[in-house]
Amino acid sequence: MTENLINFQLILTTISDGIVVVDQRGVVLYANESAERLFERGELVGKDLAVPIHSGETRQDINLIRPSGIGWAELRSAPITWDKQPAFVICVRDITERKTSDLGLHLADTVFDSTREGLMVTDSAQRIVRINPAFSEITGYSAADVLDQTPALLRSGRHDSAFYAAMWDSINVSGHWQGEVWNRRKNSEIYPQLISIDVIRDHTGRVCNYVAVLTDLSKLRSSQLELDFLAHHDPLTRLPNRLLLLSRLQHGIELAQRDGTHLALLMLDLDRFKDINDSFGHLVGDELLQLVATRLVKQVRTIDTVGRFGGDEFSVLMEDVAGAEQAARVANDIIRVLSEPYGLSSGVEVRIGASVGISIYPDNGLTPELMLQQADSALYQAKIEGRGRFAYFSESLTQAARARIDIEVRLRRAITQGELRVYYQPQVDIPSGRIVGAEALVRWQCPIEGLVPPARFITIAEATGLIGEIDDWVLRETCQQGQRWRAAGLPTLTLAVNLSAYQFLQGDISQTVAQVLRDTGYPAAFLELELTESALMQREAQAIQMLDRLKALGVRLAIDDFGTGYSSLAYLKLFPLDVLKIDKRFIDDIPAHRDDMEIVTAIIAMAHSLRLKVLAEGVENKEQLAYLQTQGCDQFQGYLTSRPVPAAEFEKLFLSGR
Ligand SMILES: Nc1nc2c(ncn2[C@@H]2O[C@@H]3COP(=O)(O)O[C@H]4[C@@H](O)[C@H](n5cnc6c(=O)[nH]c(N)nc65)O[C@@H]4COP(=O)(O)O[C@H]3[C@H]2O)c(=O)[nH]1
Repeated sequence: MTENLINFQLILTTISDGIVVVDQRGVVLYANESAERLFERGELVGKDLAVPIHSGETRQDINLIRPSGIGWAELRSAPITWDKQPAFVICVRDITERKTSDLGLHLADTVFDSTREGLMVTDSAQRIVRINPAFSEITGYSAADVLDQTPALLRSGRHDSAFYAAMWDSINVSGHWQGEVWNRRKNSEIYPQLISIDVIRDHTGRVCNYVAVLTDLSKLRSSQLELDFLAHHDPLTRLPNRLLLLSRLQHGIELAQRDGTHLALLMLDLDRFKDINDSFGHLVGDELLQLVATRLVKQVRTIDTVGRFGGDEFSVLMEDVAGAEQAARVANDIIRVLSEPYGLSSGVEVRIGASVGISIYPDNGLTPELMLQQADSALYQAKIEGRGRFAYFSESLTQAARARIDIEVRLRRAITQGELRVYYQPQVDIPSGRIVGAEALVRWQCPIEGLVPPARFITIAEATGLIGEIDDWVLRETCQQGQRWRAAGLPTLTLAVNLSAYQFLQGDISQTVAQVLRDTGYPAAFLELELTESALMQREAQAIQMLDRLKALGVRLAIDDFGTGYSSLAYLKLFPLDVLKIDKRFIDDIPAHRDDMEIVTAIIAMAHSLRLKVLAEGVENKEQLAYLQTQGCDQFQGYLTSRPVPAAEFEKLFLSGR
């Protein structure tokens, strides 16, 4: 072997590239050691490596499928002559490492650009060398704006130099810092962000870069603030909720205790809100609640807290009040402004009322819970007294509340155990002086208390829904009694029965009436149903429909207690009524008060013009009757003739009066 040949062989065995000679079919004729290491297939000579061979000189990258894993190789091949035969020499270079790091870099680039956190890389002198799109989105700065600048560009001025000094101390000592920083966007907006800074060192430990990851906290903060807000406020009106009001109440009590001042808690409930909500829908209801909230806030001082407890329940906490009277004045003003008409966006105008319950610290309650409870009881009392008014809490109110619950329990029993009675009060035709009918009035024959008048239990029955059963029973009992009288030979009397607003507006009362008339056989024309103004006013459209249905049965319809509500005579034209009953209040003052007398005269005249019969209630003396007679009033009812009496007594009265 020549020296050159020996040298070549040495070169072939020592170089790190693999050298392979293949024949034209690709079968290996020669392979050096590096090639065998690279392919990991042992002795290569005689094997087909399945590498692509081209006739010219080529260079290409191929995958190496090897037992240790997939790698990459760069192939360069050239045609040669081997043992006088055409062959190819292939130089195989392992480029797995380079390829992998190329891929890694590509991946890193993609991650860098697509991450939602802002990324900023500076060199060791803190000049910005690279940012990602999220950085621009957060800060408003483009790459051109910030390259070669220092991050001081982002400073808001909210942190002092000690803050930055501590930050750099941490970076220099531990290579890392993380914290919240207020920065300034390009549009000058200052915003909070979470910044995490890391130092990148080369293999000698020298700092070559700083990398900062920026997270914008402003959105997170605002949603956190919103969550926090919603935990303490009513979402619809944005007023404080029960939780916040109780905590302000607690705080207010502490201050009042310290300063020796008074505190008032007002609980409010909207009258007729439910009707409006039911008839116009929830959207209108919601709008109305918002309008109520606005009026309330306007009405009170800035130091007072208006809250909404849900539904149509609002509250007002008044701190440092002069005393119970000031609270009452505010309550009165609130009732007044809330009763003014509301113009809704749909063009509809609605009216509601409000009732208010008041509890005063320290006169009534000493703790928030107690004050709340007492204001609630007072509110209940206000509603019982006729709505649209306020009531204080007091010990007597508490007693009344307890008695109320007691009555409710006993009343339920009374209905099932047959303790109810119907009393009849004669209705007299004024021109002839004859009894022509009777009003049926319920009584409760209580085994403990004796005869209980309806004033003691009707409102409770209404509040609990028991009134439905009571009214049904009174109706049936009255018609049965009417039939008994007819059977006994008495002329058919007009029997008037009260229908509560509750019963009138719940379900279909006309079906019940029709059923009772069928069952008892009492002629419809002699049954008169009395409704109060407020029942008719509550849901006008529904009321008219219901009255039409009742009218179709042939019964008579009367409006009771006329003059106590808001309705005008013109309003009455809407309803198919037969009788108007003038409230006792107007009769009481005859002949003392000219005003009331004139009202009575006007009511009679106008009712007649609407072709309604007029009945005066609560006539107690002859003067009253004489006046009514001169005014052409048709009928009366009152102690002058008789108090309400049991059926047997009424019968005697009737027979004696004939
Ligand atoms: N001071 C005085 N009072 C007179 C005179 N004449 C009649 N009264 C009273 O005035 C009330 C008239 O009945 P109302 O206005 O329908 O007022 C009724 C009515 O609204 C309600 N009520 C009575 N029975 C029923 C019933 O069966 N169902 C319903 N829903 N309510 C009823 O309870 C209210 C009170 O009933 P009562 O206590 O029976 O009271 C009766 C009657 O006893 C008088 O000359 N002087």
